[in-house]
Amino acid sequence: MARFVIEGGKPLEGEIDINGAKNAVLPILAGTVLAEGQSVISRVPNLRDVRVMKEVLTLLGSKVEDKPGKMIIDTKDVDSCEIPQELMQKMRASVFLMGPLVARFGQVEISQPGGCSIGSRPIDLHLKGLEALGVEFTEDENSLKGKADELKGAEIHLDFPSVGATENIMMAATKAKGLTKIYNAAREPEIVDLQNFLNKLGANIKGAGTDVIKIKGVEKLHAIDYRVIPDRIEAGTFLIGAAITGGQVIAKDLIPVHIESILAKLSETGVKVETIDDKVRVTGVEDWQGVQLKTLPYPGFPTDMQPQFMTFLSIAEGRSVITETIFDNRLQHAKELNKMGANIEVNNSSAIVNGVAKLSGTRVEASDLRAGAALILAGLSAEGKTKVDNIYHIDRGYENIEDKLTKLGANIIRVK
Ligand SMILES: CC(=O)N[C@H]1[C@@H](OP(=O)(O)OP(=O)(O)OC[C@H]2O[C@@H](n3ccc(=O)[nH]c3=O)[C@H](O)[C@@H]2O)O[C@H](CO)[C@@H](O)[C@@H]1O
Ligand SMILES: C=C(OP(=O)(O)O)C(=O)O
Repeated sequence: MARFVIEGGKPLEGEIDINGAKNAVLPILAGTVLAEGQSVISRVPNLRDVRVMKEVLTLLGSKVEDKPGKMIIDTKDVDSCEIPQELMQKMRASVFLMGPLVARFGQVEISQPGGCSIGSRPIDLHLKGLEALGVEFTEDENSLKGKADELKGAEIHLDFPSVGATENIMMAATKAKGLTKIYNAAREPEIVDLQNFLNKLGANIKGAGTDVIKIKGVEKLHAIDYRVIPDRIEAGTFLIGAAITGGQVIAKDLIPVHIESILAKLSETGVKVETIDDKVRVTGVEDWQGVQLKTLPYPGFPTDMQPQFMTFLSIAEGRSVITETIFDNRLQHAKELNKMGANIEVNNSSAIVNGVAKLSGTRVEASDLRAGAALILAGLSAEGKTKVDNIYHIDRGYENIEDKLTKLGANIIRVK
């Protein structure tokens, strides 16, 4: 299996273009099924998850053509509502097809996506929301079938502002009769992007970005062209790369307001952060301070940046406390960082990070996507050679991360 080998100690210097957001493009690609015809989605990152989404769309009957940074999807001949277990297991985001398929065909068949290494990740809120719109679910050992003769608008109160549940309900409600209101909706930028995409398709949605989203059902949607927002997590990861190596990186073509909570935390540690229009420049400093950090739904600090920030804090001055409130098992990278000389104690959902002077390269294992990114950052700053195993997780969410880092001056190679 492939791994990254990193020779640490090289400061990252230069400019980097940010790709389209994985968490925006996946529901949008699923959402193309809502309308019959050819949609062109641009700023599509070349990620493993995107390639699996292409497989799913093709299997359902879409014609999908890939161009660099673009996907052309013709959904006219979609004639299947069934997503095989194998693809569900390859990618949790297959669950985003539930809303579009019940809206267009009144039926869907998937298997429960199950947990993943960062937590138990049930989909009860998706199912409750879709049931409120009129979908009836039956479940057996291998499959979960949803059926609806007609979808009707409803008032849905989410117990938690789940990103995926908000998105699935929004997509299903686009064609439901009457008005749907989602209370306690997730407010992430990717929800706003989905609203913009769906409204361009002809939907009537207001309120994304606030905690109440209102969807007036429409009869018909039509295929369109759409450009996806930049990936705030990719941007945050590279900017921490600059800070942790004492370099200077400008992330270009992003929406700085999307990463304000990350930039605020970086500034709190003492790192220099500047925002100029659609660019953010981070300049590393010699010593930075430990801080308290708690992951929260947007606009709070994103859980998808917690592992990378833990690496950064592992060599900060003094003690930091990190509390993970979104996922129930997302501190596994602490053990790997400790193998590299960090001093991190994990107690349930909190980690006490006692800053050490430096990390030392060794062999470590990525347990998931962002844990993998955190270990790359650790390798970039460490003394000596770091080998990161299980990098297929990283390929789910970062396009050519080694090439981008190499352009910034890092010494990182992929070894097959
Ligand atoms: C493809 C995508 O967009 N993934 C993002 C999305 O994941 P995802 O949409 O899965 O995240 P959610 O916001 O739904 O999950 C947050 C928490 O709610 C729980 N929950 C969720 C749904 C449900 O029906 N029941 C339930 O209990 C989850 O187990 C988790 O503990 O938002 C997360 C939180 O910002 C990010 O980390 C992921 O990168
Ligand atoms: C947890 C993540 O993604 P997913 O929901 O696709 O697993 C992530 O992007 O960090």
